[in-house]
Amino acid sequence: MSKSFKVAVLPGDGIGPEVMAEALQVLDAVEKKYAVRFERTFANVGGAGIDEEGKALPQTTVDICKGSDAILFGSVGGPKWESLPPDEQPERGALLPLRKIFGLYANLRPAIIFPALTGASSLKEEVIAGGFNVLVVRELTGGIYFSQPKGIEGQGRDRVGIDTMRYTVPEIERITHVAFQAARKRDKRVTSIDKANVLSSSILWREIVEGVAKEYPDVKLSHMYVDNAAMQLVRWPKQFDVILCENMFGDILSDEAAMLTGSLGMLPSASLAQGSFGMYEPSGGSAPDIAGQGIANPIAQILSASMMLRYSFAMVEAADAIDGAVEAVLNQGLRTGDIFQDRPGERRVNTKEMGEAIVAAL
Ligand SMILES: NC(=O)C1=CN([C@@H]2O[C@H](COP(=O)(O)OP(=O)(O)OC[C@H]3O[C@@H](n4cnc5c(N)ncnc54)[C@H](O)[C@@H]3O)[C@@H](O)[C@H]2O)C=CC1
Ligand SMILES: CC(C)CC(=O)C(=O)O
Ligand SMILES: [Mg+2]
Repeated sequence: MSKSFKVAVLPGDGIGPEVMAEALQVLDAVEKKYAVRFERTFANVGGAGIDEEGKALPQTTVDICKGSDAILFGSVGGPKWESLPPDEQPERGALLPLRKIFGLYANLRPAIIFPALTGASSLKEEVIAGGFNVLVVRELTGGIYFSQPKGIEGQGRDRVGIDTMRYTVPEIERITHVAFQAARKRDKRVTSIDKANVLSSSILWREIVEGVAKEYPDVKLSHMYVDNAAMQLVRWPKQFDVILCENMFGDILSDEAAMLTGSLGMLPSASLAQGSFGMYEPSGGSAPDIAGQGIANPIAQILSASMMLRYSFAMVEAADAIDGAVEAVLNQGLRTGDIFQDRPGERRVNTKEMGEAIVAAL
């Protein structure tokens, strides 16, 4: 009998539905190649939730996710919904609550440079020669995006905007374990990012990370302030193996790491809870500047689906096959606009053509 997994499909806004369509074609191909079925239930989220059901995160969507083995998420947000009260907007009203409700505290963002794309990286070729492979492990349910107090208080010019950066010992411990366990399967190096020269939450972060590190004597730990890390990432990214950071630092550094690989459209992510449940989404957003044109890069969404197979469904062979198909298509010279350099052998393609080529390679 073939295996079956329930997947909640939340395409969202902007380029979300466009790139999701291609990831779903890839899942179709995986079903044909392997004895597996992905039972997909579509649900509204973000601006689509507001437009269709009056809420960024409708209860029906939460229930569909609760009844699933994993969530495949596109992206949310855009100018259309920016004038709504902050807590009703797609990002604060849907994405952050989803992460909290499902306890998705560990966000893995692998920034890998494909050999065919060294020319598309924002770094000089000599800096990335031989490629690099960095894993950003970002804490996803704590820190300044979630802690209270938060909000805008007062009236007129007396208003104060408040955000709080707060981390508890267990929150730091569990994400540190994720980083060290990941490092054990890689080059056994963790760089913990903080701002311990200024922030109290970072002083605690550094102390707790040091304590957890003692359980992993085979992994080398170093610390780096976030401002220096932002610089070192573009200066010499190969010095990093696993980068461990709190929520906001990881948000910023992972976008930076994405650009080293060629484009934000290349960077997938897995947001994991305890156990096998996870939400899988591109690291980038809804890209309103190119939405509706059919030109977005679907690779981040397709590689996110691959991470879903790897982390939630233990389908390592199928995940490797998807990653291999992406690499093969890049080696053939196919490029969406964001990674197109007009070099010999490159062919500019749209979202659909890129998705079809990856399916064919699979
Ligand atoms: N997980 C999510 O749903 C996220 C949502 N957002 C939201 O998305 C909206 C737009 O935010 P921005 O700051 O513009 O960030 P963005 O990540 O949407 O776009 C930044 C730049 O990267 C490009 N880009 C992103 N993904 C691409 C892809 N697959 N192919 C080709 N190019 C791609 C865009 O065209 C744009 O030039 C906002 O409402 C923001 O809050 C932002 C980040 C994450
Ligand atoms: C709403 C934001 C925190 C989304 C984002 O930028 C991200 O998760 O990378
Ligand atoms: Mg981000």
